[in-house]
Amino acid sequence: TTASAAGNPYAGYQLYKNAEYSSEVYASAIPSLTGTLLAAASAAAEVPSFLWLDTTAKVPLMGTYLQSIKALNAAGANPPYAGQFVVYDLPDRDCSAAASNGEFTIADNGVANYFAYIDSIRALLVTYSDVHTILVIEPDSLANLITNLNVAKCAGAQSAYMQCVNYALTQLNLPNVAMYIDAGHAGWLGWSANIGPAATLFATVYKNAGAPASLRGLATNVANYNAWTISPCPSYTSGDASCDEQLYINALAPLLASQGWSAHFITDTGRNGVQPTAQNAWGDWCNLIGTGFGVRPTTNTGDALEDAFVWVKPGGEADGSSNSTAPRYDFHCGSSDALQPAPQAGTWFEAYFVQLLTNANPKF
Ligand SMILES: O=[N+]([O-])c1ccc(O[C@@H]2O[C@H](CO)[C@@H](O[C@@H]3O[C@H](CO)[C@@H](O[C@@H]4O[C@H](CO)[C@@H](O)[C@H](O)[C@H]4O)[C@H](O)[C@H]3O)[C@H](O)[C@H]2O)cc1
Ligand SMILES: [Mg+2]
Repeated sequence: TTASAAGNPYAGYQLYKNAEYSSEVYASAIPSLTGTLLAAASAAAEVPSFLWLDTTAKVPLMGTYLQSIKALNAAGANPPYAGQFVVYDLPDRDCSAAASNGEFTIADNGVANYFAYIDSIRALLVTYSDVHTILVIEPDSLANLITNLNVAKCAGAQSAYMQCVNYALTQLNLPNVAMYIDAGHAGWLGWSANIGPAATLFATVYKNAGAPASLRGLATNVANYNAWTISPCPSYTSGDASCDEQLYINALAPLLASQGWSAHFITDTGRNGVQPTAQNAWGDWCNLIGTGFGVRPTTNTGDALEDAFVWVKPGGEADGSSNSTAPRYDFHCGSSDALQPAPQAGTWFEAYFVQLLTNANPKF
């Protein structure tokens, strides 16, 4: 069950649902819903999304999932199940924002702690070497090194990010694993000023890691809201030739190929069902109002570069608190296009889940 760069790691598998997400839906949403929304919520709970390993405390849960998948496959699941996880615990994480700052700091032994975190993930992937596993590596990390080195925290984190991402790519390069590094999104790195430097950084990361067989490509639009395809380009995208994710990956891929990386892509469609969006500005990323669940996970993408549409950000988990006196408050979460009041990043945001259900496209 190699998930190497040889082929689409999504082909021939069915995706294991994120049991933690569905338990959130059943515990927090289902009891308060009736009629069509109740039915929709029950359906949304079954759509496979990625489990975010956003603390070391979450890593054992990955083991539980891998064990369950192993059992289902041993019992004859056909096609066999695959697991999906996000590696997300860099020291000085989310360096240009406040909402998703993590448990490790560079100043407090963060790189060593991160290495131990990666080691614990590798151990599980070795234990469950027969379970096909797809990993998204460190959302927002490399993208911040392209556009935000003017932010002191990002400049200070640059070498640690490079060192830690390299460690993740080399240590998680295993026969049962396929990895996608995060590539931000069309509205972040698609700009003509950004896409060249982004391609160079991504190709450098690929080569620095020794062109790992498990490194299949890049993930785009993680925790964001962009269309896969949209025409005409919405006004908030003006100036960016890559106004949607398909244009972005088709602009990025040849730049990577010319630097020796024949990369493929996945795109997060978990919250992009409503287009154009209600963004005041394209950079508004926090708990955006008016969004809906998008296309369900599928390999039927219509583009040879695009392995799959996937749900990386579990819809209904917040992007950040709107309470300006709370820890990790980021002003984007107090924006007029951000749904409020919102809880801390990663915690259940019931009103947002109902918004996504109501606006789902395709409908449940
Ligand atoms: O007219 N022009 O030619 C021109 C050229 C360049 C322009 O500048 C570009 O403008 C873009 C905005 O349009 C900026 O993109 C935003 O950058 C933010 C980080 O700084 C991202 O925020 C992250 O979002 C993540 C979820 O996606 C969160 O998880 C994470 O916590 C959060 O930090 C936004 O998504 C992303 O949309 C670019 O940097 C900037 O370079 C502008 C005009
Ligand atoms: Mg975030």
